[in-house]
Amino acid sequence: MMTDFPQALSIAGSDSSGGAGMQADLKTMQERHVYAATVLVAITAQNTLGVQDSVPLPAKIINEQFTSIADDLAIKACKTGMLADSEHVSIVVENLKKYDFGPLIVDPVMVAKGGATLLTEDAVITIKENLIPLATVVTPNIPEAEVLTDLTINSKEDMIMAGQKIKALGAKNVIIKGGHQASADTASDFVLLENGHSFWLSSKRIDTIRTHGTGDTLSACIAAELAKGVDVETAIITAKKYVEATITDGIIVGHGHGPLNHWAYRKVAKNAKL
Ligand SMILES: Nc1ncnc2c1ncn2[C@@H]1O[C@H](COP(=O)(O)OP(=O)(O)O)[C@@H](O)[C@H]1O
Ligand SMILES: Cc1ncc(COP(=O)(O)OP(=O)(O)O)c(N)n1
Repeated sequence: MMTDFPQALSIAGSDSSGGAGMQADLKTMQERHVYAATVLVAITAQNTLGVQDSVPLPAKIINEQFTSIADDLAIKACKTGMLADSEHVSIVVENLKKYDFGPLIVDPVMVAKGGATLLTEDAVITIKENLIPLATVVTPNIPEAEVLTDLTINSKEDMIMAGQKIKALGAKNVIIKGGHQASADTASDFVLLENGHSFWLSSKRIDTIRTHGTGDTLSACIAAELAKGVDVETAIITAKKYVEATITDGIIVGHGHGPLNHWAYRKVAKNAKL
């Protein structure tokens, strides 16, 4: 029997260790029963200990990937991850204006968990002025939200202010992810929706360094849910539960910031009969 699957697109960099980047997106979308296509923007030589090297791809092959996908697939939602530099952000922006890939989730990836830079400084302005205004949802972590807003974020009030500033850049919906608030007992994300409604999504903070790829996983799950036609609020709530399960039911891979258990949610869903 042939099955008609919803299709989503990841526009991102490759993480050779398979924990973050495009590989996390592919695993997440597959687990959410969404067919995943990819536009590869950059390649990193990376493991759980750090990023050893990285190289952005030539414009020609990036443009060709977009055209190949647009000519054949029926993408219903897409997300961006590592975009490397200002030139590559612009290439992606031009293609997103040219083709309709449905709702766009922008994960403004800047620095990997190990501290390596994945976006040049000059690209921040291009993201703010040209990419964020196209976004259905923007998902910065706290350090990324600080760079995007020029605010220092030390409290929940600061997260709320940052969310409002990023929405003012033209994003429809914003999530300020709270994973980097290491001193808190909970991992609390601030969500600000298009209609002005806002709320906190909190889960127990798991004491682990095996959180490589949490941000990619959250944004990929939102994109997958939107590709199925789920509304934005429900997609965000599902994504938070999905990420929580991947950290809670962890796996041991590598010697540093280890990756997530992308299939952990199967157990949660089975127990809750979801
Ligand atoms: N130690 C943790 N325990 C539970 N949830 C976490 C933990 N670290 C991050 N999260 C959750 O994972 C998601 C990604 O968060 P964050 O780490 O802030 O982003 P990024 O991976 O982009 O740096 C958020 O929903 C956050 O609340
Ligand atoms: C190729 C690539 N893209 C993105 C990241 C960062 O992903 P993120 O989900 O923010 O995960 P952390 O590594 O910060 O947990 C990456 N490392 N590599």
